[in-house]
Amino acid sequence: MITTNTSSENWDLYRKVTHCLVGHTRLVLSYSGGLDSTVLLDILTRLKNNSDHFTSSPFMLRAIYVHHGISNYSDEWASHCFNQCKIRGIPFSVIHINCYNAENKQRNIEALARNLRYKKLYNRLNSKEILLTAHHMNDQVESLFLALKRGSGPSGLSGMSKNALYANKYRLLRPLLDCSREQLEMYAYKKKLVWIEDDTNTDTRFDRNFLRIKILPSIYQRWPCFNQVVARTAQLCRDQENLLNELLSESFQKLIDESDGSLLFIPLFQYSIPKRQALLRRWLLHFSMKMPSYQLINRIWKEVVLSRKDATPILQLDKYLCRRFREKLYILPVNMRCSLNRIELSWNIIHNVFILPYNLGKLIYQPLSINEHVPKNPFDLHLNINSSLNTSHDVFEKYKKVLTHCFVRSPKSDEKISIIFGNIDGLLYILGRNHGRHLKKIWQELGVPPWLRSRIPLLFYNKTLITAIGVFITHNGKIISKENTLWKISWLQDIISYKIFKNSVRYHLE
Ligand SMILES: Nc1ncnc2c1ncn2[C@@H]1O[C@H](COP(=O)(O)OP(=O)(O)OP(=O)(O)O)[C@@H](O)[C@H]1O
Repeated sequence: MITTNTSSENWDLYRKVTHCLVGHTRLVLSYSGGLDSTVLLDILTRLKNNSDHFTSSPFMLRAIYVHHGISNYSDEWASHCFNQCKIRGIPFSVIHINCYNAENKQRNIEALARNLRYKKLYNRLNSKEILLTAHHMNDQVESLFLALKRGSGPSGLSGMSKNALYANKYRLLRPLLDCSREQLEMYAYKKKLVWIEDDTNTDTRFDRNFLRIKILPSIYQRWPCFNQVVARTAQLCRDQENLLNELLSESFQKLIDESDGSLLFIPLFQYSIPKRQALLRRWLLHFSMKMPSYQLINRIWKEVVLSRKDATPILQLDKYLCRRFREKLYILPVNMRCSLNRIELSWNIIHNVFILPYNLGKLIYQPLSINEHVPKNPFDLHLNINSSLNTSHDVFEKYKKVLTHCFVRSPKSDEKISIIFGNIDGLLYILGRNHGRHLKKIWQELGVPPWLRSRIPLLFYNKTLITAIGVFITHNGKIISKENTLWKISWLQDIISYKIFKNSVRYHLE
């Protein structure tokens, strides 16, 4: 039993971990085999085996090691972790990730490994499972120093949270966050635990190692309680941030358009500079971006919002773009920087499904009898369907899958079907409007942002434009009641900005 030989320090650790776990019964430990996560593995195993003593309900525990493929020792570490779990009877698995594919060559490998690790770990969680890491108080101190260096302000100084929710669905607990590294070392020595030392931990070229090895020891020597004080400061900053979130929430909700994540910036001109900055920062965090620096917030304001009225400003933020269209700001994936080249593809209607290029999703046509299905509205849209199919931990995840439908006349037997992307010449006559217009003018009238214009599939029957799928239908595409059938065309797409579809529905009904 734990009770007979447990020192008061270890009791403190058990108590803190138990306290953090309340209400959670399916635990997945992110286990690196290092000292911290070995201590957590050991504590969790003990709590699990004595759950009647420590916790109100027994819990399930498994561990995952992430093989980054960076160190030459990764295989040995994986088998070490396997053995440690086996000794304790804890189910164990390994996730392999590849940080060295071509796309990633230029980027900070440490940060990349970390992002990929969390993404893969979250993807492996079953429903109700939560992730645990072994971050402790000294890690928190290092994080705060790094936030100071980045200049990310009070939100950065809030550090890591003991209980966090990512992308609104993944729970991450850090049960050791209130425990010092010293406490964990004492536990490990007393329990004669076996762990591995990461060879890169001594490399002071990495900022975190530099702080841990060169800077913080002298601080701890002079002020032994320094890490506790820093942890308290982080908590105070977090409280302030939460309060600010509460106070700004109403203003923020008025600015953000949840359907595409865009931000109305006109009202920001009336606010004080700190309020404006706080709202812009919240907007970026809405996309789960890393804490933005003040400098970045200022650049968005100066280079995007305040750029000339006729300019099309683009600011690249790592993998994303910040763009302005009319009175709104948008965050977009970086591949939306340029428009697509004009292409023309034929659709053999033996196949109901047509896979679109450039990851634009797929089209599906379905012939319907006009008697059984006369749509009141030739458009129909379903936002966010299939979000469960998309398990990637992507900032655009919640905007990813959209299904739009439109209803047009069926093609005649001598009409070939094709899909064209890009601009087309000549005047177009579309339903809901009397006069002919050029395509560019229609995009403008419908408020379709420039970066989407070349990404909307145009359906042609021979040389005749029938519909810009999901956006408008031409007079040539109108359902003719004397025909027996019509076509329902559905577009399952990944595009993030579909405000246009709402506009087009309204437009058509006028
Ligand atoms: N290879 C790994 N496999 C599984 N879990 C890991 C791995 N590396 C680290 N972890 C988990 O992450 C925690 C933090 O580890 P570490 O401080 O080395 O990571 P980091 O890359 O600096 O990331 P962070 O910014 O989250 O601290 C560990 O206690 C452990 O729970």
